[in-house]
Amino acid sequence: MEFLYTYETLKLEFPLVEPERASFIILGVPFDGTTSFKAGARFGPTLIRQATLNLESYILDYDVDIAELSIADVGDIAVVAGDSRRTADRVRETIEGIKRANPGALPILLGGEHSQTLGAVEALRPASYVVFDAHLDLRDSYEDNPYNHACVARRISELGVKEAMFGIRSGTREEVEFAEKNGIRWVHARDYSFEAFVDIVSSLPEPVYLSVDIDVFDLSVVPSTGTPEAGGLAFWDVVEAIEWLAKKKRIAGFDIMEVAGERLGDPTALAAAKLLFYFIGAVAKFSR
Ligand SMILES: N=C(N)NCCCCNCCCN
Ligand SMILES: [Mn+2]
Ligand SMILES: [Mn+2]
Repeated sequence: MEFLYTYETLKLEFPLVEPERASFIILGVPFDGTTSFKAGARFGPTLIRQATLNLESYILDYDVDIAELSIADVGDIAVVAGDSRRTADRVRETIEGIKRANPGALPILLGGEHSQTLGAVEALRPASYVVFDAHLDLRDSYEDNPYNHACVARRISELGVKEAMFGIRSGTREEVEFAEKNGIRWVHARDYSFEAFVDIVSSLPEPVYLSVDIDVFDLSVVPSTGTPEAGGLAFWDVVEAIEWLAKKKRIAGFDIMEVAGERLGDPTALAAAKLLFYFIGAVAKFSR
């Protein structure tokens, strides 16, 4: 299956299937044109794929070997340099094409900066958006661009999608007021608990799009990301939430965003690769 805007990249190590037959379809978007502090997320998709080469495909605590699952990788989006909206259009068109060819597939987007999640949500039209992030991402515009990575949750809210955010520890007063006014639930990182997550997400309509901005983890775990913040969540906090979602909600799509880095084996990419394997394994093991 060919798409207008994708090109072949480094592949995952284990056998992959054709996208038409896959349960999970991976797509990278190497775009970091609006990152505001540290660039490098353009290398995220390749760094994450490289980091998977370090990992066992067998997930011990699930007794699931993801090498035995039906996974496709359609490569990376050919980005429009400096244009986050047009690149997100390409993400949208590619995921729409994936769903036309294989309606049952679960698309997984590897970023690249968070602005590109908008393209995936526009394509999949979930009822709810659940995001783990250090940042509210509810700015109406940032650095004169309404499609800046700091605005993605605002644009998604404007689509009428219900939103819930966890691990938050950065934002502006205007963003907090917007969230309050628009019924957007968010939990500060210092108040996060699995119980708080379940309490909020239980009532969200399905299907759910799950987005993980890698900066939700503490900067000691993920130093290579565009806007790192101290005081983040632990890796297993997010895995536990993913397992609950896989058991209780239909998941429309998933992404891991804002992974930057310069070198093979970057800790941020390693954390992202492990999370990718746990997501795929949890859906395979627990989903209804
Ligand atoms: N969603 C995000 N990653 N937001 C980051 C926005 C920019 C925060 N720096 C503001 C610095 C002011 N001195
Ligand atoms: Mn963030
Ligand atoms: Mn974000």
